[in-house]
Order: sequence, then structure tokens, then C-alpha cells
Amino acid sequence: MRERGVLGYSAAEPTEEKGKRMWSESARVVSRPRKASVSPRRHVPLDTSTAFSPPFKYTSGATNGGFVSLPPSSPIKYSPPLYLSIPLRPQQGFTRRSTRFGTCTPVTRMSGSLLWVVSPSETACRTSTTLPGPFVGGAIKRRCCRRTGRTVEVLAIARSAASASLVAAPPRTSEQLVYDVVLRQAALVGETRRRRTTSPPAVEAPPAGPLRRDLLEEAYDRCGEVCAEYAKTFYLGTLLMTPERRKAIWAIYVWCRRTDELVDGPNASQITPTALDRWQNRLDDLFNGRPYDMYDAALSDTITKFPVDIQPFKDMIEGMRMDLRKSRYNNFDELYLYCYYVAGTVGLMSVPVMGIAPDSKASTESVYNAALALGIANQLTNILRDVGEDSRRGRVYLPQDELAQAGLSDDDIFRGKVTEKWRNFMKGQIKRARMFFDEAEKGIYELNSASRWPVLASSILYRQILDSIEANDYNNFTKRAYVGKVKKFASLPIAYGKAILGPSSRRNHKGI
Ligand SMILES: CC(C)=CCC/C(C)=C/CC/C(C)=C/CC/C(C)=C/[C@@H]1[C@@H](COP(=O)(O)OP(=O)(O)O)[C@]1(C)CC/C=C(\C)CC/C=C(\C)CCC=C(C)C
Repeated sequence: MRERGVLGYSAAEPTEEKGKRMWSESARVVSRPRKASVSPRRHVPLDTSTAFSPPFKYTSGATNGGFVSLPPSSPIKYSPPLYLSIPLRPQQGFTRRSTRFGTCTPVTRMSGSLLWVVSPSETACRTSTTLPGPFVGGAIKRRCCRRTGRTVEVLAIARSAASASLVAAPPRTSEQLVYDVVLRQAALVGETRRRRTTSPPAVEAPPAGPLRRDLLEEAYDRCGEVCAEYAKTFYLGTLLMTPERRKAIWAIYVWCRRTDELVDGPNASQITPTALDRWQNRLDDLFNGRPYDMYDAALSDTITKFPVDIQPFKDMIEGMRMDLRKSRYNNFDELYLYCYYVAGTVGLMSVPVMGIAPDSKASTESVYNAALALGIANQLTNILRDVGEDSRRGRVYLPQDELAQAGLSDDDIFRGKVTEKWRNFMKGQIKRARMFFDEAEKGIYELNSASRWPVLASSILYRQILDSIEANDYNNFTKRAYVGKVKKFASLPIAYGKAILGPSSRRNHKGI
């Protein structure tokens, strides 16, 4: 029988110690496809996982390894895992017709809620401001073109059934696909924001019974422990948040971490699409109020308290599927989709919990775009940092067409020699990652005040990895770019000051 890893599935042997499940470091020496360099993870007493068998007996306290069996009266329902094999989704139907930085192409949005009509001489860019437009049922959107820095006007027309049926659905870019999710999540949160400002608070949920509260508190505590173990700085930042928010972020963090561990953890080599299907079934169950284990129970509770949509969670699993089947990215459009799946989704999951400042003038959608941008920026940075390690596992997370344009190929990466061509190529990649950070930063100031600092701190720290790649003269083949402790600690008060004093739509009334 398969054993389970610290955060999910595992095939490596756990060692038992005083009721804790612990993973020896040697158990982690397995293929690690995406982020090759394993961050030094201590022994985490975390395994819960019930993906392959029913829950274990729950003893008590933090030393039981997270195993839980729920009393029959528990409101947390145990549902057995489904062993269905669902075929992989066919490859997404995007094409290279328009890329973010490539040839300018008209973009028509079909299956979302908007139909974009873009000036044919401009490329697809991202929303910066929405202005009421003179068109019936439409609005002029100003989008800032990343490539040229120019502002272009885009006519967004509310899609009606009639207009939809008149135009055949054209292939869509990754950005358009992702933008649908942003709109959906923004709509969900926008609704909650409106309700808060226009009507008295909805009737509070009935107080949970003592049993439920106890179990949930324990579940959340456990999530906090995991978070503290894996992401110390971030954990400290969450302590500034309100208890409800902090617990919810921990629960989301743990779900993300476990999902990532499926393809990146000690048992990555054992993970199959079917295992990911099972993980997705568990996700459906927990969103339907049937959590499988303690960590799921915490998330299941979180989604009853915050307007979190399931789609970004499903998409993260899709990213893990992508990792299983794909080791090359033809162009940035493909890479963008991957980055959205594995990291942009985190931003979309977190904002409903972190909350937008009540007096923010920014549109919900623009804040979500910023959150998405931060995830993409982080992931691009992660990829640039790990080029060498990834290549040693036969993986190249760089756009093939851009490599070719720079006169480079996979072979150059496998050879790992820093040449002038490589430096130039890297300069372009770093510039792009920084643009995503810039875009993200504007949104951070629109978050609730207590949420700003941890997000800003994490973004400053991650961004510094790019500086470190430069300082290493672009040798990301054999040198690992990292941010030293001194720099790290120096960044925290800077982030704090910026979080308090930084610009926001509340001060300059410009929106973002
Ligand atoms: C404050 C804050 C950062 C909140 C995010 C909390 C949260 C739920 C994090 C989950 C992170 C996670 C475990 C993701 C799984 C996939 C994964 C591993 C992605 C990579 C992260 C780095 O991982 P790792 O710790 O392994 O890195 P090292 O190799 O050790 O360096 C990613 C690169 C991406 C993670 C993405 C984010 C943190 C996105 C953050 C965006 C927001 C919180 C939205 C902020 C809102 C606005 C408006 C900007």
C-alpha cells in the first residue's frame, strides 16, 4: 500500500516517533520536477492524509501527527475517497495568435462575460482602469500596454446571448482564460463588498456547538503549525491579521502546500493523474461540507466564512497535472497559463480572505488582477532562480520561442554556460518578472491594512531574488540566488513602513 507524505500522498517510508509521523531527509531525495531545490524542510509532523485509506485514530494534542477520526456526532463528515479514474482534460485550446509581448493581434473575448474589441494595432494588455463608456451596454477600458507602456482603449461590451450567437468562438489566449476566473472571483467578492456597504451585516451564522468549535480550533491550530514550519516569515506576518483571517489563510496555505507536495514532494514520482483526480474529488467534497481530514475541515470551514470560489483550487490541481505531462513551454502564453495554475491561483484564493480595504476606491477586479500578477511574478522568479536545477531534471520552464529568438536552445541550458546571449535573454526575463511585481504592488495597498504587510514583505523578499540573479552575473545554472538573512530582516521594517504609508486609491483617489 502506498504510504502518504507529509502533506499528502507519499510512497517514502515515514519514521514513527512518539506518535508523530516524520520524514527522514533521505526520503526526500526523489525527482522534484518543478522546484528542484528543496527548501530545507524540517521534519514536519503533518501527515494526515487520507487519500488512500480512511482516517486514522485521533489521539490528542499536536503530537499525534494530525490523524483524526471523527465522532459520529461530528458535523465534519468523513466521506470515503473515490477511486474513479477520470481521463485527463484535453490540452487547453489556446493558440499563439496573440501573446502578451508578441505581435499585436486583435483579441475577441467570447466565452466570458465580456466581448473585447481591441484596437487592431495594439496587443492584448491588462486592465488598468475602467471608465464608464458612451456605448450602450459597454464601457471603455483603459489598458496599459506592457510592451509599449502606452495606454490603449478597449471597448468592453456586456455579452448578450444574441451577440454571442453571432460570432464563432475564436481561440483564446491564456490571459483571456485566466481573466474569466478573475472576473468570477471578483464578482463574488464584489457582491460581498456591496452588501457590506449598502446593507446591515447579514445575520450571523449560528454559533457552532462546543464540539465543532473544539475540532475546528484544533484543525486551524494544526494549519498554523504547518505554516510556521514551512513559511516562518509569512507566518509571522499572518499574526498581524484578525484571528479569523489568519486562520483562514493558514487553512488555504496548507491546502496549497499539500497540493504542491503531490508533484514536488518526496513521492512525486508516484503521483499519477488518477491520484490528482482523487485529490480533486476531495476538494469537491470539502467544498460541499464533507471534509476528509482535519486540514480539509479547516478549509471547509473557511469557505463558509469567506467568499472563496472553488475554481482557483481546481486550477491549481490542473497546474499539477500540467507538470506531470509537460516539460517544455512553447511560448509565454503557455508559460503564463502554467504560472497562473500553480501560483496566480494563490493570489485569487487569498484576497477574499485578506480583504480589500473598506475605503478603497479600486475596483475589485483590479485588486484581483494585482493578486494574480503577484502569483505570476513569484512563479516566474522561482523559475528563473531554478533554471539549473530544473534542467538537471530535464525540465525547461522558459518560453522556447524566446530562447530561439535569443539564439539559444535547450542544449545551451543543459550545457549551463553563461554567455552574452544568455545574459541578454535573462535580462529580458527578469524585466518581465519585475513588471508583474510592479503591477502587483499597486494592488497591495488596496488590501485591508493588516493584510498589507505580510503580502508586501513576501513580495519584496521574492523580488530580491531577481537582484540576486543579477548579482550572480546571471549564473542560475550552478549558483542559487537567495536573499541573505540581513537583507531579509532589513526588508521587513521597510515593508511595514510602505504598508502603512504607501500609496493607495484612498489617498490619491486614482484607483489602480
Ligand atoms: C501573504 C501571502 C504571501 C499569502 C499567500 C498565502 C498562501 C495561501 C500561500 C500558498 C503558497 C503555496 C504553498 C503555494 C503552492 C504552489 C507553490 C509552491 C507556489 C510557489 C510559491 C513559493 O513556494 P515555496 O515556498 O516552495 O518557494 P521556495 O522554493 O521555498 O522559494 C510560489 C512561487 C508562488 C506562491 C504565490 C503567492 C505567494 C501569491 C501571493 C499573492 C497574494 C497573497 C495576493 C496578494 C494580493 C494582492 C492584491 C497583490
